[in-house]
Amino acid sequence: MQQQLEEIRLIEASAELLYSQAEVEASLDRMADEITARLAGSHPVVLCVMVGGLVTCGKLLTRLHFPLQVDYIHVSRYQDRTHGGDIAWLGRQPENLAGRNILIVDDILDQGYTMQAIVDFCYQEKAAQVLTSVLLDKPAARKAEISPDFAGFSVADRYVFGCGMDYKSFLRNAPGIYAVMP
Ligand SMILES: O=P(O)(O)OC[C@H]1O[C@H](OP(=O)(O)OP(=O)(O)O)[C@H](O)[C@@H]1O
Ligand SMILES: Nc1nc2[nH]cnc2c(=O)[nH]1
Repeated sequence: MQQQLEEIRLIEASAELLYSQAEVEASLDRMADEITARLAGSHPVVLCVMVGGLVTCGKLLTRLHFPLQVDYIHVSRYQDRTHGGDIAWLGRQPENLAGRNILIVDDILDQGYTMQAIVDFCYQEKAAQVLTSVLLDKPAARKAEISPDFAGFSVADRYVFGCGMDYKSFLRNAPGIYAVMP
């Protein structure tokens, strides 16, 4: 553990700040306005993608001032690595999505496999409409044919952490968005 903490400390100390906490908050204000314009009146289910989507979803929720319900889905394809693998479906799966408008909220759309799988799952469950929302879009890394309906920032193809995004399961609590130095 001590060795791991030392690595985390070094990664944090050498990382490049891409977006400050203030810039993230301003971006979330804009996203919330766009989501409200599109979804207010449709009493959507906001589906938080655990674990990374936790911060983005929590911060967005208190900016959405219309009737909605909240649920979560827990999937992972990176675990403690900085490259993706197979999607692991963890824990319970959300129910009662049939006929509903769904807003999936995650931290990042990278290769896109995770979000594509969750969108497919929602439609298999007979959702009426599925929209996607991420704090970060990384279009240069995309492998699946999907783009977000709502996004905070576009980032280059670098591994990032903060605002829910981890480096080897740490640093999710960093208040800005940082890129790991190569
Ligand atoms: O677009 P993709 O290449 O599929 O990657 C995006 C996914 O990767 C991260 O999750 P991760 O698997 O690391 O799990 P976590 O949420 O627990 O960090 C992130 O939270 C997204 O859900
Ligand atoms: N923390 C983190 N998780 C990811 N999942 C997919 N891409 C990324 C990334 O750049 N950072």
